[in-house]
Amino acid sequence: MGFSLSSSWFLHPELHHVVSKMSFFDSFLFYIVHLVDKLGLWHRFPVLLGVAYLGIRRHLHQRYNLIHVGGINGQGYDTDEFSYRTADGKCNHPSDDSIGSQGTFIGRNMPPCTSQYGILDPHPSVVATKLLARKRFIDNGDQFNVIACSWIQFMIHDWVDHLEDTNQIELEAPEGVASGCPLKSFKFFRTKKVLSGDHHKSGAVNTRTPWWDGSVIYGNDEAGMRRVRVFKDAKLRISGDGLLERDERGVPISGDIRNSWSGFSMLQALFVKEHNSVCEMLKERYPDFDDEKLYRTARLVTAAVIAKIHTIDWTLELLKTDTLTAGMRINWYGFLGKKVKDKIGARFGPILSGLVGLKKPRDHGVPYSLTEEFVSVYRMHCLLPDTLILRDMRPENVDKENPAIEREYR
Ligand code: HEM
Repeated sequence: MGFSLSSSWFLHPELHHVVSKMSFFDSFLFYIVHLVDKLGLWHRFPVLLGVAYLGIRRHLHQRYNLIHVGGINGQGYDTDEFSYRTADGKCNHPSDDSIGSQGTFIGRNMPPCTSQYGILDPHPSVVATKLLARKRFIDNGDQFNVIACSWIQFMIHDWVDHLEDTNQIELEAPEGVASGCPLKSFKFFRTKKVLSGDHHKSGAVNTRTPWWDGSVIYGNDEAGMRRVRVFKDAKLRISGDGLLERDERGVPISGDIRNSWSGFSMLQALFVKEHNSVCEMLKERYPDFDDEKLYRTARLVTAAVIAKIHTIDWTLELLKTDTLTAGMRINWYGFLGKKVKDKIGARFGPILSGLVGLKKPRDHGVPYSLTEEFVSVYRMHCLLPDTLILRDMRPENVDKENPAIEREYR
């Protein structure tokens, strides 16, 4: 259907079949963005042109790069009954109760690789050494410090984790790759292949709820939710020193505690406190709300605060350009801007009033899930510094200019 500029210097051969499926107009748009990408230009565009470029990318992405994996096996339900975040993410999409729940398939933006070398092309050691390895830690703390690194892990643990097989496997790194690394082999659990019952044959499932529902502090299922709740005044468990409570084995008690460390745990404690103070505020205003109603309302508020911080604070720091600032604010408030949205709400659809607060989900004909590619780009382990320095910040000890170092973790 689409028109073709087939020379391979311009278009990688693997992209030909993608373009050939596009409408004439869309393939024209594709060639424009592809040219801009080849020239490395978009971030130098004036803001409006840059926003138009991002808009075209999003249009193509929504039309050609949302690939559902697995069937839709849920049922309809009474949406009025479930106007809150459920423990396992069920009943949060009006057309089907299972969409976005724990244990659903992770989608895709591209079909699985068709190369005869499978995941060995490009070879993982090339990816590890050329793409992912950090040659030198560049401290750009003014823009993007270790708290920002903790934040993105905090978000990942709200959204997505591949279910793993129980057999541990060990990979020995080739000599050239392992030479600079104290570990000569890597042990890990392989992603579990689950039969998908569709033309993909198999896929991976998400052990977390992919909704932006604060499951990182609230848990991903009924048991997780019960573990963190006090069941009085809708509060979540937090210890007297303002940090997370720990169980008898010393393991922190929170919604998701996998790969925990101080930066991540600190954000969990902070948002438990946020939830608890929202509960207090709501209880004062609505004294007849019971524990359950208070909990549900406070969770909606806290999850929305988390989503807002990520969209129009964190992401703007990460991708610090005027075009990104405009793009992310348009996502949230629409072209009409914050003042108009604050006054009249999300009345004029996603472009004018932003994506937040729409009456119906816009999932472009594909049931909502996060995707394999989304997870890959968020494997931002190289944001972690080699050494974490803990300083003594107790008021009586603080040397404000240079607080004493308590411990260093390597
Ligand atoms: C001390 C901190 C961290 C530790 C110990 C840690 C450890 C791990 C481990 C063991 C896995 C699973 C093994 C694997 O699939 O490779 C994993 C997966 C992952 N980590 Fe981290 N990580 C940390 C920080 C971060 C940070 C800062 C990010 C930034 C976004 C991040 C993003 C991810 C992602 C996206 C995955 C894949 C999840 C999936 O399989 O669906 N991690 N991490």
